[in-house]
Amino acid sequence: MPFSPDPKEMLSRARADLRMGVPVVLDGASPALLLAAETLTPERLAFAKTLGPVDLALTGRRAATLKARAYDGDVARVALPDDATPDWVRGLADPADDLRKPMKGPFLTRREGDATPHRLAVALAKSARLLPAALVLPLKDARGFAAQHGLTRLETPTVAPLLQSLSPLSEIVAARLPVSVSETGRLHVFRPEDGSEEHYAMEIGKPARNVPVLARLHSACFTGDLMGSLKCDCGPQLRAALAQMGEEGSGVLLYLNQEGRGIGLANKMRAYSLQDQGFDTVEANHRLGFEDDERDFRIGADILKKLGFSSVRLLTNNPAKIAMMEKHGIAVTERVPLQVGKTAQNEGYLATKAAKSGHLL
Ligand SMILES: Nc1nc2c(ncn2[C@@H]2O[C@H](COP(=O)(O)OP(=O)(O)OP(=O)(O)O)[C@@H](O)[C@H]2O)c(=O)[nH]1
Ligand SMILES: [Zn+2]
Repeated sequence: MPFSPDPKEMLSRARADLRMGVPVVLDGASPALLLAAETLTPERLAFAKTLGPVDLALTGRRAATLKARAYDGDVARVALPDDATPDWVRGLADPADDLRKPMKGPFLTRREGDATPHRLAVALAKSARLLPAALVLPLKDARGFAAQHGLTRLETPTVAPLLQSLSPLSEIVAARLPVSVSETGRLHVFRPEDGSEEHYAMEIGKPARNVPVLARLHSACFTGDLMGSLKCDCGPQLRAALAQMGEEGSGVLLYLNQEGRGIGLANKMRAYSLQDQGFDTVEANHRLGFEDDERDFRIGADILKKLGFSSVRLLTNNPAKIAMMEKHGIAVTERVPLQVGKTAQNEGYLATKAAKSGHLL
């Protein structure tokens, strides 16, 4: 049926639903209904409880902070108490009040049964850039339930690999863009097939394809790139990279919309609140339930290949970026250090990245 949405289109729809608080049906060996914790309403929680036992799926990281047992390692299935309110759910999903209300447990977490829907629920919430937590309740007839309530139905066997794989990117448009560092700039826009964020590539000059190109993979940082935040070094790095490309006469800067190391701006601001409570950048991500770095660097390698580049002189202090480029078919002939933008406010942040994330100083 040419008009019917295919699995990746259903995935895009599911992300939008979860962000709006609309439940999503998962169809597979363990059919289930999913509701994102962040957008849960009292009415939907009350109705969910009438349908059977409800679990709150959390990441293993978040469970560790809450001292809840995660029998499945990367994911924990907390049994929802009968009197659970949206605030209770929110309190488990969101660490904002952890220090003010430290005694949240003890929690009953499930051990028996299939954690597949819970794992997917958390992955979907992450890909919708929400808090990585969701209610999960078993369904008998996924197809019938979805039809009855007008809900998006995802098929587990197709959606799980889709969430893991790199969504194909297409170049939508490119146009001349003279910028302060070079009058011969060209901006390319790439759009992923799965409806997630677009990414951009800025060519400076006319870089040759047969020699290593001076390249920067820059992850979006609204606060640093645009607001002049003193908490990180992103803005100065962005401008220094462009300036160096301008001086050399050629280069390519990828602007990847992976805000907050891939957790989205809202979650990054949650992490900043936690940092104001005394946690460092890595601890804050973990308390929220995220890994240190949720970015997918395959996107950068793919865009470089699409533009015809196969080897780079990479402007970075992050060895993980170099490793990921090499792994995904882009040779890194040289690491070009990018040491700019140190401030009194980001000293601790840079020190944590050096100590915990292997960044080179
Ligand atoms: N989650 C989170 N993200 C942050 C924080 N500070 C900056 N970011 C994001 O981190 C990304 C930049 O990553 P960095 O680790 O600074 O640098 P890098 O790109 O990995 O490495 P370099 O190439 O050396 O700059 C951007 O997406 C920022 O929005 C923070 O405290 N928490
Ligand atoms: Zn930044």
